[in-house]
Amino acid sequence: MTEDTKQPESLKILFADDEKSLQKLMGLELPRLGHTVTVCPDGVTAIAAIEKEDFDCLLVDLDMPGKGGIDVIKKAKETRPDTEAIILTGKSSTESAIAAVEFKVFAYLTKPCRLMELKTLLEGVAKKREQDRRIKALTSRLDRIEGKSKLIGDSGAMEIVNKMIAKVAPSNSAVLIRGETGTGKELVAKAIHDQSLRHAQPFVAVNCGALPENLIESELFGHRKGAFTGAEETRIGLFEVAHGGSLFLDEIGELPKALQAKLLRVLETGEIRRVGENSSIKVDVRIISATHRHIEDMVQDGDFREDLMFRINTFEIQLPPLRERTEDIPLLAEHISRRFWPTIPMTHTVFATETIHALKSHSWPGNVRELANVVEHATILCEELPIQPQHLPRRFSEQSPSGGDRPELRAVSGPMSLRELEMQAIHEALDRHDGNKPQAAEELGISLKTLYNKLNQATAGEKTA
Ligand SMILES: Nc1ncnc2c1ncn2[C@@H]1O[C@H](COP(=O)(O)OP(=O)(O)OP(=O)(O)O)[C@@H](O)[C@H]1O
Repeated sequence: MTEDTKQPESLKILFADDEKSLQKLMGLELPRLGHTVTVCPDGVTAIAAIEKEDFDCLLVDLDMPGKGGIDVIKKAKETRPDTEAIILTGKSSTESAIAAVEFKVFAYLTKPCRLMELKTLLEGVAKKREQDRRIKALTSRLDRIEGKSKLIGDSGAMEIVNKMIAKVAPSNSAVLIRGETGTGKELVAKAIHDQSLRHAQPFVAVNCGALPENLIESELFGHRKGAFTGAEETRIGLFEVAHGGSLFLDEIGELPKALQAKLLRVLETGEIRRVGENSSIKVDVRIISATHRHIEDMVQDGDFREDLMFRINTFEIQLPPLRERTEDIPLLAEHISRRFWPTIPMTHTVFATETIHALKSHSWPGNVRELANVVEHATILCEELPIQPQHLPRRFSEQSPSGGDRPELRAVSGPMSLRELEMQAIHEALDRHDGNKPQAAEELGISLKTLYNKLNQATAGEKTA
């Protein structure tokens, strides 16, 4: 059955209204629309019904003797917050509008309501429930793929990081996370959010370096329809999406100067203004930022606003590079390998001792992200555990015996895959530019977005090497 021809989901509806004619009508018509219905003559009966069983959707009159529609909705949301509610009302009132916001009421219908209108609304409820379920399924899939925000590593350095996360998470303070590329800055940001009181609200991540300059403002603050060429619809920005939760501003050092001023204003007033809009909207968002740049130097050079630096940097967490905590490599490598092989029993040895030795001797300019790519490469090549050094990418067998550093491009003797050459060139460019991705991308002649994609993707070249 295609999306279009699919029957809408049958809903379990509670209908409560003191009008006898409506009770009779709904008792007949709602089952005809494919739903099951419990009809209640007043709010008290409706609350008693909710105490006995769960409903997908409430269809309640606002004014009923004894307990009104809002009491019924309140009761249902206490036990099952995902219950949808439609309010029936003689006339739209301030009371119903407030309830609509407070209890996230799906809609309110003004009496006398037309059956067609109700049918469409109930289809909307069914569709929303299906979308919510899909989002939940996707979120749990994503959690499985990415792992929760669990930071692996029991080195002294990571212990300090974990303690700092636990301390700062419950506050609302702005946090600045510093560290080289791939050290886990986003994971730390997510851990702060997950351990905060905002954990049930959205965590929204935006990479300030990967967005074209002309789009950042509308991406962050939204825009009004027609605000600029191409703005065909009014769109909310990421600040509004993150309302109640946390906004992670990755690579904040890449934010253009004009946007720095606008961001500062938002952080000071707690209000955003969509592009092309005259009025402001209040938002409640905790800011977590990250950078691999030395922001103080940028301030000195006039590239970053000092006032913004102080604003985003109430609390600072410095992430150590992987080469400074090589004792974490065995745990990390094993943890990452289980992302690809979730069924390996915990008792199995995944990496041979020599493989761990080779991994520990590497300098890891791409840090944990590079390690994840290497482990993925090995899990593809290895047919029988444990993973041996020959399952690692070629650059590991070509390392000089004395050191763990990557060989210079010119020094490589054996053949390398195009992908390996490409990754090596990327890492070397990043090294030369002190981890600065925009500069590395410029030197390599690729867009910043492409650079991010290449760093993030498990590569086809490595998979087939
Ligand atoms: N301590 C850790 N434990 C488990 N996984 C980690 C850890 N640190 C990093 N990772 C993994 O390494 C990868 C890169 O991490 P992340 O994206 O958080 O790094 P980043 O510092 O934000 O990188 P960039 O500066 O390039 O944005 C992710 O797959 C992440 O899950």
